Amino acid sequence: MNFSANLGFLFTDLSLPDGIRAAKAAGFSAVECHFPYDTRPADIMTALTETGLPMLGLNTHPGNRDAGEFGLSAMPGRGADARAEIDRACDYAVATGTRMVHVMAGRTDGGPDADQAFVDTLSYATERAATNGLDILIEPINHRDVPGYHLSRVEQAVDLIDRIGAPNLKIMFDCYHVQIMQGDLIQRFRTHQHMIGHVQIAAVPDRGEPDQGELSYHHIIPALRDLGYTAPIGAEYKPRGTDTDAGLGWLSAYSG
Ligand SMILES: O=C(O)C(=O)[C@@H](O)CO
Ligand SMILES: [Mg+2]
Repeated sequence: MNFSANLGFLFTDLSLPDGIRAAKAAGFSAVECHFPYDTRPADIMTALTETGLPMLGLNTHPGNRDAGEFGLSAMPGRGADARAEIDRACDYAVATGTRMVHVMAGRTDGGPDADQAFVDTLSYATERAATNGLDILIEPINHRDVPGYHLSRVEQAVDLIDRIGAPNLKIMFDCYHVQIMQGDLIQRFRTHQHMIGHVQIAAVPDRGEPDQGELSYHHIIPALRDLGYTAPIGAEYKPRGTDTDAGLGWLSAYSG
């Protein structure tokens, strides 16, 4: 089994380059991150080259989180800021050999102006990313953790992809968010698999290691593999203890 360490939540006591090294030592086959922008791309590249791990994905900058922003792309009137962040994310992805950029929607009133803003920004993002051979991801995020997040349901992402019609626009299928908002994970994955670019996991409801709670990953992960999904699965959980390594017992259960 192939897993990617999400360095937005794992090994956060380390710098990103050292997090990459720790992920390698722990047995992950890839890494992904949230917001790497304070780290020089060259330092990321050094650690990736040294470990041989690929960086799978990164997020556009969320904006001013102190002011409640969690992405800008669906916010009416913020198109120029959103496009600048997409440019920055694509440049960073190119500099680090990263293939997927998650374009964060942000919180909106869910109205037609926000829908139109998101479509316009995603059209820009897919064209911009295509010039570098990158994929754009959009992620349904649950409303308990992020009230008002513009994109919260898988079928809403499917509609956007149909509407925009860009082959490099795909869904980040985060089992944690999908379970909280909708459930029926395996059937939903099967129905939309051709549009899914990346999968992430965490326990529900505590978002801890994927070995407790209401989702049985020992059933879900083999089911995804049986459906032909062979890419690394993103371990995007918040360790229950302070030490990421101490909680990695779940990973060894999948080895061999
Ligand atoms: O919150 C999530 O889930 C993510 O995947 C992040 O990329 C958003 O920060
Ligand atoms: Mg996620």
